[in-house]
Amino acid sequence: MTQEISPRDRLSLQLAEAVAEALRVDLASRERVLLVVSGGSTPVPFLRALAETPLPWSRVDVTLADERWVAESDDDSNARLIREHLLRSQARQANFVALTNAADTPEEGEAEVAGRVAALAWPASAVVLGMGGDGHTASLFPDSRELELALSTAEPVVAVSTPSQPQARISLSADRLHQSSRHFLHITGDAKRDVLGKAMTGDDMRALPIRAFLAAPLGIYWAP
Ligand SMILES: O=C(O)[C@H](O)[C@@H](O)[C@H](O)[C@H](O)COP(=O)(O)O
Repeated sequence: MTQEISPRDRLSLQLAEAVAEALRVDLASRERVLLVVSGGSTPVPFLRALAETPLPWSRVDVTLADERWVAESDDDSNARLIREHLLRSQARQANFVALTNAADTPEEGEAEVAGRVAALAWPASAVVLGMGGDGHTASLFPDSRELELALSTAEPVVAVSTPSQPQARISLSADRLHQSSRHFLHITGDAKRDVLGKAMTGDDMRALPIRAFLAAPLGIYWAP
């Protein structure tokens, strides 16, 4: 009797297959490739499935769409999430580039992080976005004072402060997140499905920042 796999776990396996194929295709013609992933809780089964995929991972750069400005030892660190769930098994040789440094604030650390991000193998082979219930993606939050900047700047990263979030954050800008051959959105549950549906029926990116990624091909990976 084969054990039933949940729709969300099946979705994670399918997304891992799609991302692995994107990397495989680009690795056939490029020495190095780049994968940009999101933090939060949704990606964990996807990251763990991707980590089991045989690839020349030493030729793969991995970075984050955004990060909380906390130590990697902090439970809220997205870098900690990547190190725990992706940089293991087959993918342990991947080159992970974090978005924080020793600066006290993302504003102080922004320039150094920007240089590190800009030096990666752009355009990315894949950007995997998540989405919050407020329609944010990466750290492009509707209530962030820096949202307009993050949606318009050509700079690779933006330090953001958001009343709705407990920590200061740094985010790849919308412009930089657009610099990818493929984009995926990984969300689950009816509430996020409804937010995405609302985002698709309007164009005000400040209200629902995910809208910044609905004008180009987007692989939507959703499960109930
Ligand atoms: O740092 C983060 O929190 C993520 O990058 C963020 O953009 C995430 O994708 C959404 O907040 C959804 O998070 P969940 O998957 O936990 O709902």
